[in-house]
Amino acid sequence: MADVVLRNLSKRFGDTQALDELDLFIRDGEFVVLLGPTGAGKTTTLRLIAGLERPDSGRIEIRGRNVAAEAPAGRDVAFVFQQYSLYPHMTVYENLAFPLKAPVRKLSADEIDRRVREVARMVRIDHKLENRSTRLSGGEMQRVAIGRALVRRPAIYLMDEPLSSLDAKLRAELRLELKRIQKELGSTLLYVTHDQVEAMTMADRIGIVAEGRLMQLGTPREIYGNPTNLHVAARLGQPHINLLPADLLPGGHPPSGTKTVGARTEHLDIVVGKDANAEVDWIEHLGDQNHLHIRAGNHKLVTLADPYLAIAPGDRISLTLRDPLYFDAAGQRLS
Ligand SMILES: Nc1ncnc2c1ncn2[C@@H]1O[C@H](COP(=O)(O)OP(=O)(O)OP(=O)(O)O)[C@@H](O)[C@H]1O
Repeated sequence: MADVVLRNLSKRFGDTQALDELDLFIRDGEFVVLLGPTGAGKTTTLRLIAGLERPDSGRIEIRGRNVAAEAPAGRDVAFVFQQYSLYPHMTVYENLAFPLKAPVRKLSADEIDRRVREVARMVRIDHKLENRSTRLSGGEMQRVAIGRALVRRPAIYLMDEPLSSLDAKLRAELRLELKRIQKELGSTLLYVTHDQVEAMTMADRIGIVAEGRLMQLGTPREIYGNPTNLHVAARLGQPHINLLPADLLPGGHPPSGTKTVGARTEHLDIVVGKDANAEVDWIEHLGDQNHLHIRAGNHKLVTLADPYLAIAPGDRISLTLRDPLYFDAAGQRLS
């Protein structure tokens, strides 16, 4: 495992500037998740590190050495794609063993067997080692794909939405397992996802990418609680952060220059029926919690509410801010 550093990395495809001087520092043993809208440059970042694309400029340092001009095989990375990409004619065992059989690795048959069985146990596929890979469910195939990367001990694992093709339950299970395995092995891992729950729960640090640049890199708590701009604030939080004009609701202390107030559920106090300044439009029942859709003046807000809160569509409520986030006209965060 190793530190991986990207410096001023740029890549253009025709008219599209996919990466624009992107900088990123992944520490040895760290799990970094890249989060960003579609087309932001996340997959391109992984492909450049893997050597599947060449950068136009910039450095890719693995263990302190610039590998930007090297062939993929020389880089010591393992890549897991969104779709399984297993060898269909091989069994699970053979798929897992394949990356270890390259002559340059010089591993004995016993060592290969030991590693395959160990990883198969980790990804919970050890009961299907003799099955053909086409005779597996989608979740099992993806476990094998992840296992096939894990049998090696590369400098860094690169994973591009490896869980996105799975159903919600399996995704939640594998999310936990992958995090556990990464901790156990002390692996360095760069992981791309659209799923903010995956990002929040698995990452040591989250990198928010937009328009080919890294906007902010920080722990999930920092990115959620202390976003540097509106774009970052809008990437995390369910329901989405409410973006409101500075003078819409009482209770805040907007610093001078405030254009927009960012209010998440924890920034909104609701009192039913007293000094009303807003109205409940409708309520989405999610089981363990409710989404309240609220109208205040000409603005719509969404916030979470306790399912036991006695409230109904049409109720008038008082809505007050509590320590929200403030942004200037350019979308930059004000303290
Ligand atoms: N081989 C290519 N040829 C042309 N354009 C490309 C190529 N690969 C990527 N792009 C463009 O570069 C930009 C960044 O793409 P990239 O796949 O890195 O985004 P992403 O953040 O991974 O998006 P998504 O979340 O949709 O996977 C996009 O505008 C994309 O259309």
